[in-house]
Amino acid sequence: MTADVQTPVLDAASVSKHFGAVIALRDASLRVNRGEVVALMGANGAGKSTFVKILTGALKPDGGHVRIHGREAHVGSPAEARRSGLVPVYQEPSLIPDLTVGDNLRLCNISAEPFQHWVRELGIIDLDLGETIKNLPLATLRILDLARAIASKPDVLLLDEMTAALPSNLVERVLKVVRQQADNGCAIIYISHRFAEIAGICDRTTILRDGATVGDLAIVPGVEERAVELMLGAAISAAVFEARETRKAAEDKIPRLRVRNLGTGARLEDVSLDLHKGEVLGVVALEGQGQDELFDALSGNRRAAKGTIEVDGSQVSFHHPADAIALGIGLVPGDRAHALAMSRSVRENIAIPQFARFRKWGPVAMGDETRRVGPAVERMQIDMRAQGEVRRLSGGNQQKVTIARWIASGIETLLLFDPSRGIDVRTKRQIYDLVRELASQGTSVLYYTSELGEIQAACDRAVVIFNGRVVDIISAAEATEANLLRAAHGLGEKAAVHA
Ligand SMILES: Nc1ncnc2c1ncn2[C@@H]1O[C@H](COP(=O)(O)OP(=O)(O)OP(=O)(O)O)[C@@H](O)[C@H]1O
Repeated sequence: MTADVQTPVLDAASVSKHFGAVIALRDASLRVNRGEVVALMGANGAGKSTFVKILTGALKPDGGHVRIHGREAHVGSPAEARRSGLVPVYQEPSLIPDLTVGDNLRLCNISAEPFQHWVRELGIIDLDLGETIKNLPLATLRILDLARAIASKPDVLLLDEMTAALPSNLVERVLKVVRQQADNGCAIIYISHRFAEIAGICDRTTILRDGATVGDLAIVPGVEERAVELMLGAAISAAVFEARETRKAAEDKIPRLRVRNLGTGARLEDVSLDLHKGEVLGVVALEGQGQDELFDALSGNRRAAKGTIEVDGSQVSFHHPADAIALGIGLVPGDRAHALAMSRSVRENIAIPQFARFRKWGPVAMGDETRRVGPAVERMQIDMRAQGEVRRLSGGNQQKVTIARWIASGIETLLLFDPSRGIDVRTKRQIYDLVRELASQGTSVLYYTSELGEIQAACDRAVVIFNGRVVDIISAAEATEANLLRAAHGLGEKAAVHA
């Protein structure tokens, strides 16, 4: 897989960037050759996205050099970057929500034919170019962004957390296509927190810590521990690999949440499940099997067309998310852009649901708010250097805010939709520990994840949904990736199951 000695397609050295008092990059360097996939790794807030934005002209650096094909380059704008062959796919979709897919293509001069070819190659077969972007799920938008980037025939493709919002079947397709692109001569910079993917398709990894490049390693067996050591510093990394103790949640007669034959009319056909007090119930499904609709219905974001929801034995119906919140049910959605007030502070964002929840019972004392927000920030180790506005936080830190919000409000039922999306290895471990701790204190957690390995790390058991129905229930002990994948493809033994 390794490329010959040659002039790198892209060679960036000593790049620096600050935002006011925040130093995002101090001394970042990176080079990539034709035909190479280089993983850019680093903990949340290390500066990866800032680096990619500088390389693709979306941000201006304070210092450093960038050479493209050996020549000094000043990439002044995204359009200039594209002309030089550098094409990014950023963490958040960059399609205009109110326009159709076709209109978005026309805006950036991409022909429909190669785009549609790549959309199909990437695993989406039924895309309608007339569909409005805002009606499409996040996973589809990320695939469209990637297909658009590949269709423009880049020399360097920069992928920021490309697979983070994708279910496992689409991840497989993306990895295959990305590796093929490299084998055909494209140079690829691949930002990810997922070691398995990096081991599968990358040749090298460049590691950033606190805004500086601290290592460049070939991807060989056993490199993972060294990479974590470089990312986090030797002392912290040891804790990341500790196995968790499995605890069994008590199964009470009246579950915290009882769902029977729930359907929304679109994708979610007929789901029944019980979520007990102190239980972490995983949800596993391939793309578009009804999991988005299930979480929407349980959080009051979507009306159910059929079936029932009971909370602590009483039947409920949700007309608005506030109805669910008032009953102690909080959602961490997959798309954090929808969950956060981007121009508000971290503190305000964390305090928002408390006001929504307690408003009915009277005013909230500000002292109470401060007392709850502080520990939640600390518990999630949120990087508060850029606390003025949430939009200024790194992607991983934004995700932590969406979780911290519910910790602060002491919610009884937590609906987590892919909570570790874009989260670094240390924080992932913190999330699993946190989920276990909340469960041991009686919180019930419904946990959808696109990373199948997380089921054993965090859950007591998992329901597998296929074609809008529960097709299997698998205990944590049995929930190997192979078993989960088999069931998620509808290859389990049970046809329809009540969890
Ligand atoms: N526009 C901005 N204003 C102020 N600070 C910013 C801005 N953009 C980024 N930062 C800060 O720069 C640092 C690096 O952020 P960056 O998004 O590059 O990290 P990252 O490595 O991509 O993290 P993650 O894995 O969480 O996405 C963080 O402390 C972040 O809060």
